[in-house]
Amino acid sequence: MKTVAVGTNNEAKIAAVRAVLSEKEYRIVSLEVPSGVSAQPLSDEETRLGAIGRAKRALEAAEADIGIGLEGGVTKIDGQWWLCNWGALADRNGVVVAAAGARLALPPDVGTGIEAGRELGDVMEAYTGRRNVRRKEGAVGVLTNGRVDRSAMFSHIVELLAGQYEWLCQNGSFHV
Ligand SMILES: O=P(O)(O)OP(=O)(O)OP(=O)(O)OC[C@H]1O[C@@H](n2cnc3c(O)ncnc32)[C@H](O)[C@@H]1O
Repeated sequence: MKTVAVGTNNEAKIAAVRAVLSEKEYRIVSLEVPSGVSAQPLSDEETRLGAIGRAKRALEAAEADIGIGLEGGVTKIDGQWWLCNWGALADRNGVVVAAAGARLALPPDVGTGIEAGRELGDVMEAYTGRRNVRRKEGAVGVLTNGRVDRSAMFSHIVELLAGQYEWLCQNGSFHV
């Protein structure tokens, strides 16, 4: 049985991996690892790098067969802040795949908090009056009126990673 290490202790991210990868096939462990980027990634590029950093560090730290990193960030498009989400999967042969998930426009008040240097999780707590948004529904859950929570959003990314990885294992690999 292969061991999959998820580089976080955030329940919403761990639940996303558990929803996609069967525990009959994989032993899933989680551990907090540094992303190697800032606590609040401020671009798609930085968020993607954070996901890759977490995947590689989780792989190494847990001596796993596969490492998965999931990273939330924000990115500015045409002067407006958007939520962005990335994931990466790394294996012991040096294969790395990455995928992006949902992007959503953030309300102007939330963008103002980001501009002031605050982390999105803290801004969302103040904005909603709810606690632990980052570990529960996420900004995506709040802004989609509960239709797509953070775990469901990340599970789509994990499906993209697992599917790409399977395809590459069958058809030859390339690196991101
Ligand atoms: O425990 P880890 O895995 O670090 O999870 P995190 O939610 O704290 O950290 P991320 O690196 O995924 O996100 C970077 C920052 O952006 C915030 N963030 C990202 N996506 C979010 C979302 O959908 N809802 C609330 N906060 C979010 C998060 O709280 C962090 O402050």
